[in-house]
Amino acid sequence: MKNDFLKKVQGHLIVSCQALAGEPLHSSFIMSRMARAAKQAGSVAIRCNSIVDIQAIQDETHLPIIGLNKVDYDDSPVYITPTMKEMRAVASTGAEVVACDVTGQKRPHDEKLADIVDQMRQEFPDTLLMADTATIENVQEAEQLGFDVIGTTMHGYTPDTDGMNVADNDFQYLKEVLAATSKPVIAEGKVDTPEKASRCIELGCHAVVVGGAITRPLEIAGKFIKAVNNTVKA
Ligand SMILES: CC(=O)N[C@H](C=O)[C@@H](O)[C@H](O)[C@H](O)COP(=O)(O)O
Repeated sequence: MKNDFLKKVQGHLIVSCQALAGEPLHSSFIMSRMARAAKQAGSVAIRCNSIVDIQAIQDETHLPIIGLNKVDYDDSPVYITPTMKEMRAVASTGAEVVACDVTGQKRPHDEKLADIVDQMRQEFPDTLLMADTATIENVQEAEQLGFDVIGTTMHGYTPDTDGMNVADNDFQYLKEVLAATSKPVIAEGKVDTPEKASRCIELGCHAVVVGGAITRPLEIAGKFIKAVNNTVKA
């Protein structure tokens, strides 16, 4: 039986707490405190990257987790939980959901997504699988492969969708995703204001993930600095 993550997050905000190596807040301790702040504010779940961050955030918050493991391989552009090895490691933390790339691009070692899904179902039958998609074709593939939840995470981050934004034209792309699938949709990627997050729920998303606009101070401060520096004094 699958876990009750979907019931817990329905209609709610999920905060993504991530800082890669090279980012100012790269630290499992700091991410666990970010997650504590998110929980205090009312976040019902946390999305996070890497085994150590997942464990630190579980210990700190006891909230349901969408876990992923970003790893770069030389032979593939896919980096969000790209192979069975990372899928297994994330699921082994007890994360309720494992998220992985579903962009139709070649995976490392030519692993096939269908094989990964089959293997995950055998080894972790109560773990949900979230598809981080970029296009409607990806959404259809995810549904066909039996993913439990569809994310818009990669829209704007693949060669086909470079520069696109899920919020453009009052979330036109998100509306198309919702029309293309009967699976629960989690809006994710560049949702950077409370109004946009609210609109995702209004349009019919199951939940919405917000990351950088809450947990990446470099990004947040940069917006303020740019606005102030571009201001001409009256
Ligand atoms: C494309 C990619 O690698 N996205 C990652 C996926 O987990 C994260 O870096 C994002 O922060 C996350 O998707 C939330 O999005 P935003 O930070 O824009 O609210």
